[in-house]
Amino acid sequence: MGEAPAFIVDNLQNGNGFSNGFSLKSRDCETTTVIGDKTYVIAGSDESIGVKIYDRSTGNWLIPAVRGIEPRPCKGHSAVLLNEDRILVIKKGSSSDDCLWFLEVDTPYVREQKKVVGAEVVAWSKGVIGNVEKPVVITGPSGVGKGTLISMLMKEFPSMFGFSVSHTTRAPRAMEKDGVHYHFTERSVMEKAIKDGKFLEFASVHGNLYGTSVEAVEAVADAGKRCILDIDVQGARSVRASPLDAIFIFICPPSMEELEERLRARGTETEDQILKRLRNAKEEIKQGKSSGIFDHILYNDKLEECYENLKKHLGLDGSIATNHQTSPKGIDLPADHSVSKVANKVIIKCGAAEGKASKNLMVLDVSSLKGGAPGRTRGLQVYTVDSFSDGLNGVNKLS
Ligand SMILES: Nc1ncnc2c1ncn2[C@@H]1O[C@H](COP(=O)(O)OP(=O)(O)OP(=O)(O)O)[C@@H](O)[C@H]1O
Ligand SMILES: Nc1nc2c(ncn2[C@@H]2O[C@H](COP(=O)(O)O)[C@@H](O)[C@H]2O)c(=O)[nH]1
Repeated sequence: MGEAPAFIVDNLQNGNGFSNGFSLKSRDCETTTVIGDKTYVIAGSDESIGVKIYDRSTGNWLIPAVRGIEPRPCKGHSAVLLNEDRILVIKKGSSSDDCLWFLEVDTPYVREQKKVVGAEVVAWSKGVIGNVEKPVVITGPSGVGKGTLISMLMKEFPSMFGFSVSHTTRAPRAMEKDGVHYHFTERSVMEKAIKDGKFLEFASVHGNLYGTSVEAVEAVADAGKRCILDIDVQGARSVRASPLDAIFIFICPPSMEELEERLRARGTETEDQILKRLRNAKEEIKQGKSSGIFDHILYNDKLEECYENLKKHLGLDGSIATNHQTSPKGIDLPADHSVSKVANKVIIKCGAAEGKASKNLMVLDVSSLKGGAPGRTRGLQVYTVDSFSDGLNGVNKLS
């Protein structure tokens, strides 16, 4: 990390607008982080946060495409480089669950997006303190009972699980509500959003487009819940290749005859659609069993038995010590703080500007980061150290 050369700051102060954010004329704060030949300038105003890159090797300014959901504006920020591939951004005076963000500049996801876009890309990912349970991906052929099993889980554990509401171009069924079962979307709108990098995964399934938006997964994480995704095999493959770090479960029918009976009894598809879904089911089951994507394969013959098995694999039957969901905790970070980094620890001194002898210290351990863009960065550990002047007194672990 380092300061931007004076001419960079001059250039910015001359009111160079950011096409990905805002005009710098109204900025409150900017930080510069040097990585190799590039200087990342993150500038915040009371309207937005923008990113601009100065490339010393060419002498050019670059305006990157921005992936992920951007942080809300704040009253200034601090920036610390981590592992050469991401910048930790600490927002000043922000709410406790919204003060830690990562600007990814060279992670595998960003590198892949650079290839897609053919230009410079950066990606935002919000930091979540503590160990939130892994998301759960549930896959299986149409009519096998995925939705039924997920409803049972959500009913028994309403505060533990949150459903990732997918987008689809298919028409709603009679009882389906927009925004609850799916976000029902025009194909052109969805295709544009996919192009803009708003989707974690998407696939063409039974003739329609389906996809999981980054926002859908983040909304569940923000509610402090464990995310459940009901997606097809292609989607599961994409999520497996993403940083989401989920548990993958494939549900098999006891037989093709039983699958057909369930699909017909549900009565939600036309004859043509039923036949199409049954044809696709054979290939999906083959891939589910052989692709190596799935951690567990469950047979949904007797519903109650399958449900008990599912709970067992999610550590919900009391046999595994992960059955208590802990909501991610936040920290109350005052506007007035300074930041430094020692190895895998980021040291945040609160009350630094007041020149008091006695200050509070927060230590942010970033050694076990998981996930990242597109989505949340999990595994942040925070310790507070109360009232120190010469040495460290009481140490409290927050997560
Ligand atoms: N074990 C079971 N035995 C008998 N019927 C079942 C069983 N599990 C689910 N069903 C029934 O099968 C039908 C299909 O189930 P469900 O809608 O949950 O499937 P799905 O896998 O979510 O399908 P889709 O992928 O098309 O959304 C429903 O009518 C449901 O009540
Ligand atoms: N790849 C994705 N597949 C999805 C998503 N949402 C649902 N699905 C799968 O589509 C089929 C059909 O669903 P239906 O509601 O029309 O019966 C089913 O296998 C779902 O799992 C998604 O976001 N991405």
